[in-house]
Amino acid sequence: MPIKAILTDIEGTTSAVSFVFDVLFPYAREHLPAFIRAQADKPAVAAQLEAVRQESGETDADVDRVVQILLDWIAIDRKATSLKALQGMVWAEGYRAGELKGHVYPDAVQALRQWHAEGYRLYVYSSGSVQAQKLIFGCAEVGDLTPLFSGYFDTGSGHKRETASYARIAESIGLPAAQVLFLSDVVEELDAARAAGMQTCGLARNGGELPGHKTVASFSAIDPSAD
Ligand SMILES: CSCCC(=O)C(=O)COP(=O)(O)O
Ligand SMILES: [Mg+2]
Repeated sequence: MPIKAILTDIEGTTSAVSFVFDVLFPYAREHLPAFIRAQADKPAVAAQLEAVRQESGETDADVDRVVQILLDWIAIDRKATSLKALQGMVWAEGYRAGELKGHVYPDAVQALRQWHAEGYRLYVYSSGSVQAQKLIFGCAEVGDLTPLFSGYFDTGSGHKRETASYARIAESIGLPAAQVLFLSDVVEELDAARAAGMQTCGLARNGGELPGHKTVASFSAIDPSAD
C-alpha cells in the first residue's frame, strides 16, 4: 500500500535530544515554580495541578509540594501528561519572549517541505503536549513550519510505546495504518507502530541501527514513495 501520511516523533528525530535536555528542560526547571505559584488558581493550571496530585497519589499536596513533584518528574524525564501540559505553558512564555527558538534539523526541514509539496500529509506524535509541539515548529529557528502539518498527537492518544496509541492515531487520521510511515529514534515506539500496522523508519542520528527497522541517519535518506 502506498504511503499517504508521515507521522513523526520530535526529540531525537526532527530535533536534537540536546535541545530538549539542555535547553527546554532547564528552562522549565527554572521558570515552572514561579509560573505555578502565580497561575495556580487559573482553571487550566489548577486542572493540571490536580492531575499531578492524582497521578502521584499525594491527593492533599499543597502547591509547593506539587512544584517539587514536578521538578522530580522533570529530573527523571517522566512522560506525565500533566507535566507535559504545564511545561508547554511555561515554554509558551519563553517562545513569546524570544528566549526560545525551536530546533529542527536542516535535513528534516528540507524533507518535510518536500513531502508536503509532493502531497504527503504530515503529522506529529510526541510526548510533549500539542501546545509544545506547535511551538517548536511554529517558532523554529528557520521560521514557522506549522503550515506543513495536518495534525498533532500527544499522550492524549496514549503512550508512545503502546500499540493501541498508533491504531487510534491512524483512525483519527482516517487512513489504514499501512499507509502511514512512522519516524522515531526509539525502537519500542517503532515496534508499537509496526504492531498497529504502520510502516516504520528509525532515525539514528549518530549512526547505528534500530534493531528490526530500516534505519537512517538523516531525513534526506528517506523516500516515502519507495516504502
Ligand atoms: C514537543 S517538544 C518537548 C519535548 C518533550 O517534552 C518530550 O518529552 C519529547 O518527547 P518525544 O516523544 O518527542 O521523544
Ligand atoms: Mg524521540
